[in-house]
Amino acid sequence: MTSKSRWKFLAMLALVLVVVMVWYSISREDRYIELFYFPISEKKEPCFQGEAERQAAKIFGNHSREQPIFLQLKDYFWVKTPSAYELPFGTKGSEDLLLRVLAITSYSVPESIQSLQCRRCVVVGNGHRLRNSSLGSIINKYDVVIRLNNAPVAGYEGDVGSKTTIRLFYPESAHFDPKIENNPDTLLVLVAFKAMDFHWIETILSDKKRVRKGFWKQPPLIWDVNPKQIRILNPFFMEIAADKLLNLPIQQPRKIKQKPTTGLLAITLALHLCDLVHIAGFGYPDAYNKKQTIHYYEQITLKSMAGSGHNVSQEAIAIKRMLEMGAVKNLTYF
Ligand SMILES: CC(=O)N[C@H]1[C@H]([C@H](O)[C@H](O)CO)O[C@](OP(=O)(O)OC[C@H]2O[C@@H](n3ccc(N)nc3=O)[C@H](O)[C@@H]2O)(C(=O)O)C[C@@H]1O
Ligand SMILES: CC(=O)N[C@@H]1[C@@H](O)[C@H](O[C@@H]2O[C@H](CO)[C@H](O)[C@H](O)[C@H]2O)[C@@H](CO)O[C@H]1O
Repeated sequence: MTSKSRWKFLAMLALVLVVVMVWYSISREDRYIELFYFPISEKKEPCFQGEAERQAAKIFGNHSREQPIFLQLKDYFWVKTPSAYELPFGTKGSEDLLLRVLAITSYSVPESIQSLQCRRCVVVGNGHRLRNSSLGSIINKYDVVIRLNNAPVAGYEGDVGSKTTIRLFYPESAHFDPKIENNPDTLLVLVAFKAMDFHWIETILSDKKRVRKGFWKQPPLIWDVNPKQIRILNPFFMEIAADKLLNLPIQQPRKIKQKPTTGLLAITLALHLCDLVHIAGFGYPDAYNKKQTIHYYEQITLKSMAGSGHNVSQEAIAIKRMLEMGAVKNLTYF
């Protein structure tokens, strides 16, 4: 081999090596991103007051910060706030039932959150990516830990932590034993999708005759909670999550009911309540991945979500956009 062709051969070899390295790093993209997004575990992330508000204004508009997080009796009893939309995007048509619920529940944001100079929040999605993540102690360090539905903590503390400041739920997603999966001061925030959801919470809290019909899955008939822990989420957040993040029509024909997932709703809420918003446990498998289990706590697949009215690929785009603009940061990979 002449020295010229030897150099050519070496250059080719180097090129092949580079191509292989690039391919390897792309094929292991999840790991790369995981490292990229992982926080420094020992230090608390610096928190800048008003940062999430600035980011939220870019996505949802400035005015959205004026909205109360929880519905208040005075807005329905004295003022009679009109709502343009029906549940789950507004309260139109459900005012009477709502009024009865607001009369027996509170709306305040607890002093422990109000008094914070800077609110560090983490929204814990129910995704399988939390399994074996060892993120528990990191999650517990946030001022506000938001959880969803009946996602358990008991037995999963190492991966998901044990602190729950806020839990969003609806009757069909309420854990049958709320005491074991929450802390005594956890705010249990009802996300109402239909008038019956208000009726359910009223019958539970006032110990009235339970109604079994009108739910797509039997909710608890006995639910051991302190009424002081209950809040009603302002449906405004559902409206803007649908409109600004997913571009969904807010007034839909009765049969097609497309809506954001509770997790996307929780991120929307966090961007309004907090100064710093991190997320963990978000992200679904690809549609062709029919065997991959979706939760960190049970063996079910994407098939279980057929007929749910969610567009998970559209939601992934919305979450990626928020990650890219720095509105939220991810503790797991995405
Ligand atoms: C059968 C069914 O209706 N499943 C729905 C379940 C179910 O009702 C509850 O778990 C209660 O059993 O609830 C949902 O969601 P689910 O309770 O599964 O998860 C809560 C939120 O975590 C995010 N998530 C979850 C799994 C995953 N692999 N990636 C994720 O990003 C999502 O943002 C999700 O919202 C819901 O309320 O949104 C959406 C699901 O469609
Ligand atoms: C009209 C009606 O009740 N539709 C039900 C959907 O609301 C429900 O979706 C579920 O509705 C919930 C609200 O009640 C949440 O949005 C949840 O994310 C979503 O999956 C599916 C579940 O399989 O069953 C249909 O019959």
